[in-house]
Amino acid sequence: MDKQSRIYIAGHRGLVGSAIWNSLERKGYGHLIGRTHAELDLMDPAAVRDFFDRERPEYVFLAAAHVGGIMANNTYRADFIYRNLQIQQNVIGESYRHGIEKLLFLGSTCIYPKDVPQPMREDALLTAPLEYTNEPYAIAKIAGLKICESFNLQYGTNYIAVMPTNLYGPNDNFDLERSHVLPAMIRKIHLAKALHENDWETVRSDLSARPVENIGGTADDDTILSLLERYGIFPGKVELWGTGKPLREFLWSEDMADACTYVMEQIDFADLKGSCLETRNCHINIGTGKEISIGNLAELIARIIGYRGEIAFDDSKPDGTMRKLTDVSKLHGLGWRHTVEIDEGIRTMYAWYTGSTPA
Ligand SMILES: NC(=O)C1=CN([C@@H]2O[C@H](COP(=O)(O)OP(=O)(O)OC[C@H]3O[C@@H](n4cnc5c(N)ncnc54)[C@H](OP(=O)(O)O)[C@@H]3O)[C@@H](O)[C@H]2O)C=CC1
Ligand SMILES: C[C@H]1O[C@H](OP(=O)(O)OP(=O)(O)OC[C@H]2O[C@@H](n3cnc4c(=O)[nH]c(N)nc43)[C@H](O)[C@@H]2O)[C@@H](O)[C@@H](O)C1=O
Repeated sequence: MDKQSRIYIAGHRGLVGSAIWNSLERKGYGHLIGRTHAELDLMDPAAVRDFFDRERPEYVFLAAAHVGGIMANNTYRADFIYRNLQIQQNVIGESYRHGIEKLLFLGSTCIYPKDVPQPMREDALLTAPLEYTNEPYAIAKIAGLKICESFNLQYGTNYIAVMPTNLYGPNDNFDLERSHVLPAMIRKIHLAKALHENDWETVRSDLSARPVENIGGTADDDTILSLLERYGIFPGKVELWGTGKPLREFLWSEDMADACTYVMEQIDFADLKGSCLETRNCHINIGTGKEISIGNLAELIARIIGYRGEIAFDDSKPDGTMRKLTDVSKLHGLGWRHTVEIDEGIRTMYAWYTGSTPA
């Protein structure tokens, strides 16, 4: 990529897309292209074709997707497979039709089987059944990485598929039901603490910024209390999902963006082709190689927020996969490593969430 290349970041307002945009801007790339969901629905093939015809991007970061945590994946199963297949199909198809220079596709480490040797190596793909809570989403992501690999092998394109671990950072989704665990825990613990301290100003300002079930900060106390109770948030008690025993790995979104720009700038499919043909896997894992239990994550977040109330787990909610640790040796071999550790990331994220630092 040179500094005047036309670079399209699909999903540039999302968690990862916004971090990629900022990272490219900081590096001096001057011709970034973004469209919000309202401006361009990537599900619409004619609109995507028209957009590519007009903007003629040379490089594409495909960070737009239908995304959510365990409950969203498990509940809205049709949306997760159908929308993701359609978005990928449209964006990768038009990228090919326009002969773009290079594309980066973002998958997820949920592509690996549920019971796979840990840490999960790239060649563990398709060796056993998937975790059922996110199977539809994982199948769409597997299709995405195989579309990239297949176009590269048949048509000589330069499409790289990266598989990130669980991500978190500014512009994350803090929905109490549909989000991923880390932003969900930050918000739930923040609210349980505020309720415990009778700090209604904090509770109301949280709901004004992010209404829940259309209930904002102007609702009366009883309405707010019964609303939050439905999500396991009580004065001085928070009820989280599952057993607290699953292990997860978390990567700061700005590290993820840095890895994406690194791969786009430094790695070509030609560099991966040899090992790819040998192992039949061309994608690259992106993670830290470090894990923490959900129970310990809750305690860490509580410590950072200064919450001293009760933390309980509701085992009627799904745990999902019990362990999902990324083997990052391929990534390290390519010359990239993460820089932000989990405690620093949570501190920065909480400061961002409460508005004490700018995004
Ligand atoms: N967050 C995580 O922990 C992980 C994410 N990933 C992957 O990383 C990528 C980025 O995820 P993340 O940044 O977290 O997700 P976000 O939900 O934060 O961002 C996704 C973006 O895509 C946009 N989008 C969704 N559907 C459409 C559509 N039909 N047309 C146009 N835009 C659309 C969204 O807009 P809007 O919100 O307006 O719909 C949003 O801006 C995804 O491929 C995801 O699967 C992989 C592993 C972990
Ligand atoms: C990125 C990744 O994200 C998803 O997989 P996941 O890692 O299972 O998702 P998660 O972040 O929602 O949960 C992680 C763990 O945390 C527990 N947990 C506790 N309390 C809350 C809670 O309050 N909210 C949520 N969401 N989880 C909670 C929860 O029960 C689970 O054990 C898929 O989209 C998958 O496809 C994917 O790619």
